[in-house]
Amino acid sequence: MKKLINPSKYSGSLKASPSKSFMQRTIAIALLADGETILTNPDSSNDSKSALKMAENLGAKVTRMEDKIIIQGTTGIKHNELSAGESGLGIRCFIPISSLFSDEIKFSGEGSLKSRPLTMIEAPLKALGVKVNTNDGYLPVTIQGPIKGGDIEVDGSISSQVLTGLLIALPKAKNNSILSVFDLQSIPYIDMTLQIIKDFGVNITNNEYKKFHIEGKQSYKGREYEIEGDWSGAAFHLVGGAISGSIEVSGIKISSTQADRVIIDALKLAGADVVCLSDSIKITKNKLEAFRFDATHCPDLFPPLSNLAVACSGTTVIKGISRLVHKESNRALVLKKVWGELGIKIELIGDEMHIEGGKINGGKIDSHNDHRIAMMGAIAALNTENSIEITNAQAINKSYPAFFTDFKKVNKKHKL
Ligand SMILES: O=C(O)C1=C[C@@H](OP(=O)(O)O)[C@@H](O)[C@H](O)C1
Ligand SMILES: C=C(OP(=O)(O)O)C(=O)O
Repeated sequence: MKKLINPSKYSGSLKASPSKSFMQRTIAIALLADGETILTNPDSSNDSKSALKMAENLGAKVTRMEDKIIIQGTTGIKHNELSAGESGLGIRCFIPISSLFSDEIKFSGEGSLKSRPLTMIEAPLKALGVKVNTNDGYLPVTIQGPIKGGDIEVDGSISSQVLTGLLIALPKAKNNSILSVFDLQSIPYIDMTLQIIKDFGVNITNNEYKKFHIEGKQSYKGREYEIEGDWSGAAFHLVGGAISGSIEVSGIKISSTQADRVIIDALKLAGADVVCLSDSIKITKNKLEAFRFDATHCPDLFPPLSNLAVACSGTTVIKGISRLVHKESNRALVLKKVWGELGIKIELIGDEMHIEGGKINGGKIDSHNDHRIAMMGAIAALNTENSIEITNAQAINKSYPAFFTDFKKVNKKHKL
């Protein structure tokens, strides 16, 4: 799919789309919970759809309605071949969860997920008594539980997602566990995991993200649960308001555990006019200056931060590019390439991205099948002389299928 986006201004208001990170975790917990879970404000992204399908195959009864999804916890596995679609969280979280069953289960995936590493799942699962076979650290993967619980080490240096899966699964294991975690990255994502686990009635003790004490044989209790609005998708619109016109986004919580809520800090550092109201955030364009920002623990913010940096005068420095290698694309290299094609200079120096602010004429951006690059392209077009054509724009369906519809709502001139 191609999208031609004309230069224009943001104005008006939007409700944030539901968070796929919240939705996938809640689906996994509802699968393991006693009784029924009712998810309101459900997310319909491809990643969340894949999580629902995996939960159904693992025995959850799923009833999809327009404004809610009802999930009845599993009473036994139905199908032992699962696909995580393109979702990194889906595969790295559902492998530990599926190892609670004693059946052999085979996992596959699609698109970029086939080339994203899964080496980090092998050591912890094997140490917990699970048989694991990978294709040299990649998909397809076969596992056979049951996971027993125990005291193990977990490497958090590439991704936090396996730890999320272990934290959700291990309270249901037979034995108690202690996870000693080293070099944990994307730390706020673990806060989100622990918050949702607690909201479903299970306790885990966290000692500074280095040791997690987990009692076995606990039960999650099904309940009604509202999926939070997504800071990661909203970040693009908030930056859109800061660089062109204004925007009000509702449905996102300032007190959220979501990593990407810190986009507000970056917007303030750059000089945008930011007003945080009780249930919405208002951003208005202002004079923008280059800023320094550490995105090590919120790596998904790099694409919208690059939009903001390009609109600033001076050179913005964003730290944490080592975290971008294993995303849907090698995002630091892709950002350098696509912005370079639009005449913007990016240098990758050590762990930092240096972005020179400047004017964009227009042109083409290929999403590289990465949803966040496609959304970045649309926001880039707000400030161009001529239009931008985005190719492979359908990539947005991975996290935010309504992105272009929402974009049009606050962008009156835009013709889709
Ligand atoms: O747990 C999650 O929901 C996620 C964790 C992060 O991944 P890493 O932990 O691999 O950095 C993030 O980049 C990803 O989009 C979603
Ligand atoms: C990297 C992402 O997700 P995941 O790792 O879950 O595929 C993302 O949404 O940008």
